[in-house]
Amino acid sequence: MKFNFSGFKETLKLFKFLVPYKAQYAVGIVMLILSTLTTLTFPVLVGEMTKVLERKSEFSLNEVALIFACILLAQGIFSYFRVLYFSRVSEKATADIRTLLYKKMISSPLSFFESNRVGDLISRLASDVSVIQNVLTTTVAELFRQVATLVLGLTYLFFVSWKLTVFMLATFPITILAAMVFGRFVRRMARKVQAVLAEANIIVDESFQSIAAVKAYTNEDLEYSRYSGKIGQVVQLSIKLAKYRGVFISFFVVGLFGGICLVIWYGGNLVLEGHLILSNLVSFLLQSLFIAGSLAGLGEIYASIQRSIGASERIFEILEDQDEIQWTNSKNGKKLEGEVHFKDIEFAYPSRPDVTVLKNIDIHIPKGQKIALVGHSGAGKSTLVQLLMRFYDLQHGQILMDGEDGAQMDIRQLRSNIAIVPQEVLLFGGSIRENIAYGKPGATYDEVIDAARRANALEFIDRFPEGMDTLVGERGVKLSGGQKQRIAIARAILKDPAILVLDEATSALDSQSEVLIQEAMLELMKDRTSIVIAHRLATIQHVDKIYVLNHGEVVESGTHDELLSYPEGIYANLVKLQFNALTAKEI
Ligand SMILES: Nc1ncnc2c1ncn2[C@@H]1O[C@H](COP(=O)(O)OP(=O)(O)OP(=O)(O)O)[C@@H](O)[C@H]1O
Repeated sequence: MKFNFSGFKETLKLFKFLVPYKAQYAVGIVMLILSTLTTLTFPVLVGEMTKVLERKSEFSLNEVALIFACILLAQGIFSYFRVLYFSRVSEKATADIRTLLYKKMISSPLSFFESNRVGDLISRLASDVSVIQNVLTTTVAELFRQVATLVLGLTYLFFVSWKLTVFMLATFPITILAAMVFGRFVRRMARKVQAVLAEANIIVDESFQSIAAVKAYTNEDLEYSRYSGKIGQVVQLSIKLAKYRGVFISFFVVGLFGGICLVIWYGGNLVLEGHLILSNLVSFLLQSLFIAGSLAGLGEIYASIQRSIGASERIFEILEDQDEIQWTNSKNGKKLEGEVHFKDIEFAYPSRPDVTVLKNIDIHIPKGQKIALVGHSGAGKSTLVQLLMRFYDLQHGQILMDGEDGAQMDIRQLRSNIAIVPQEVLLFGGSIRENIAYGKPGATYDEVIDAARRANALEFIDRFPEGMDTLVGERGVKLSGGQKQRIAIARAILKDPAILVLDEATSALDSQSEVLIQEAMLELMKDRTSIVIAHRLATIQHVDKIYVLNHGEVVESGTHDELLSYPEGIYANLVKLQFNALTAKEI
């Protein structure tokens, strides 16, 4: 594995998140130093105890035991505060990173969500941040502890017996380094097993998600054999892994204990020849075990830093991306009158820059007028609305609102003046009341009720036993398409915007809810500049002007009657088609 230095620099940048908590971090470091030093005295004390047994010490056994107890107590206290302070710092710093990352993500432009998969973003917030949480405190602390143990411990060993130290260094580190390399190989294999298991889980996920299709095609056997095939692979790989793991563990045990035996053998010889006293041999052995432990620990730290490099690169990639919203700006700025002018617009989506989706668009909507956009699927109707909301930047032209260029406006102020009632209404998990109040956070109960009444939604809300507090969304009651749309209308009424966009549902509703929705929409459109994306032409006969889009261009415009007067026109044809379809259905 090659060490990635530029990535490591990214990881170092993480430490700026520790700055607000530097005092607590410093306390943690001091506690760490103290607890490391006390640990290092253990072998010395055990040696001293042996000396007492050899009757070569100036202390009594009880005195040494008392010092031991005091040191143990101190060690306990230092460790407690070390864990406490480091955890406080790391929890707070990771919470800061997480919230900052979420804030950054949610205020990113829409195009950001098109180029990043939601699952990937969630995993950055959840697992990548957890990976670096370790590095922020534990890894740094451990690195310090292991290096200190290694340096101080070895110095002590040289001091006790340089001959035995050289002998020891020729045995232990080799075993440990070999174990580290082998360990990495085993871990890599274990990851492979995990990956195959994940593939098996994807099969379960996909087949359960589209269970209706599986059943309709009676493909249960096919799915079963796909799943059992993958599970078979998992078993095979796991058994192979177990063999390597077995070899690894026996090698490690034999190597480690073999090393200890060799050191005892050589040390014993030195004692017999009078070059070393027994108590020093005991301290030596214990200290060597600590050193072996810290060598192994360094391997872990290296792996953890490697992991964190990838994670911090993925996090900074987002943190350092461009912001859409300046958070300092107030949300509810100036209220617009509602005049809109799409002026000489040309546009291609950033993900497909060579496909011009809109061109030569010039649409002027005086304040309070209602217009409809008509055209076949893919003509560019929704794109025009997305540009109005400034979800994307224009390549050419301007959208003027009350004569002011939308691109120069504060984006939150601009959006606070527009409401959209989308085709497919998605409700948030929560009560109906919360869902309506989403249009105006902080709205009073009476305001919500009033909006629901004006949206013709109260009649069905009141029929639920819990009324406004009925839970909707994934775990709540399922509302029909028409009911959801009326909630969205109530939400828009509450927002009370100057400009309104209605994206009509493509699927026809039953005639009763159709009437209720039409009424609600008319109520909503009253005194507002409205843009209706029309799919069913019957509903737009009374708008002030209809624009027919074809391949991104306005090809016809006028009132319903004016457009019908061109028998060869696209609009007239569309009306004819829909009329035929309707009559065909009736026949
Ligand atoms: N996010 C996007 N990235 C790239 N291309 C897109 C994106 N959204 C839409 N398009 C393309 O832009 C063109 C216009 O799409 P748009 O959604 O505006 O059409 P529409 O008239 O609203 O269609 P419909 O009536 O089916 O909703 C289509 O060719 C579509 O493939």
